[in-house]
Amino acid sequence: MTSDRIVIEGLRAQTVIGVYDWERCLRQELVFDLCLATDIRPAAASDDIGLTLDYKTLSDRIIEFTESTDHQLIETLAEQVAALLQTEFRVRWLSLKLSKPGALPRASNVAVYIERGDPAGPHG
Ligand SMILES: Nc1nc2c(c(=O)[nH]1)N=C([C@H](O)[C@@H](O)CO)CN2
Repeated sequence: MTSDRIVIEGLRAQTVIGVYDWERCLRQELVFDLCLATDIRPAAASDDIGLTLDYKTLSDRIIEFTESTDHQLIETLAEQVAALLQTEFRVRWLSLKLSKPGALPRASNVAVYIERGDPAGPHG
């Protein structure tokens, strides 16, 4: 086990999200901050993108998925994206912060923050 992480900050996507009627007919910006456990040593030793989490492929997939969804709560989307990362990319542990910066006029941001998976798993 290592404490290695790949970090993606400020990943933006636009989608339909919200509980109010006026939110059902427009797209709003969401922002992802991700921290993904992975052992970077095999990739570092070989300089091979195939032996690490490709943050470009992963980011493109998150944006594609998010922009295809239509939920009321940011909680729902956060759980779905975390599950996608665990199943499609075999991420054994992750933290995910999903922000909806336009949600509250008197706040600069609102967000949910979750951690999923096993930080002490065998392949991290
Ligand atoms: N815990 C949550 N509270 C609220 C959410 C949410 O997704 N999770 N959403 C809203 C509205 O959609 C809000 O973003 C509109 O400004 C309210 N509370």
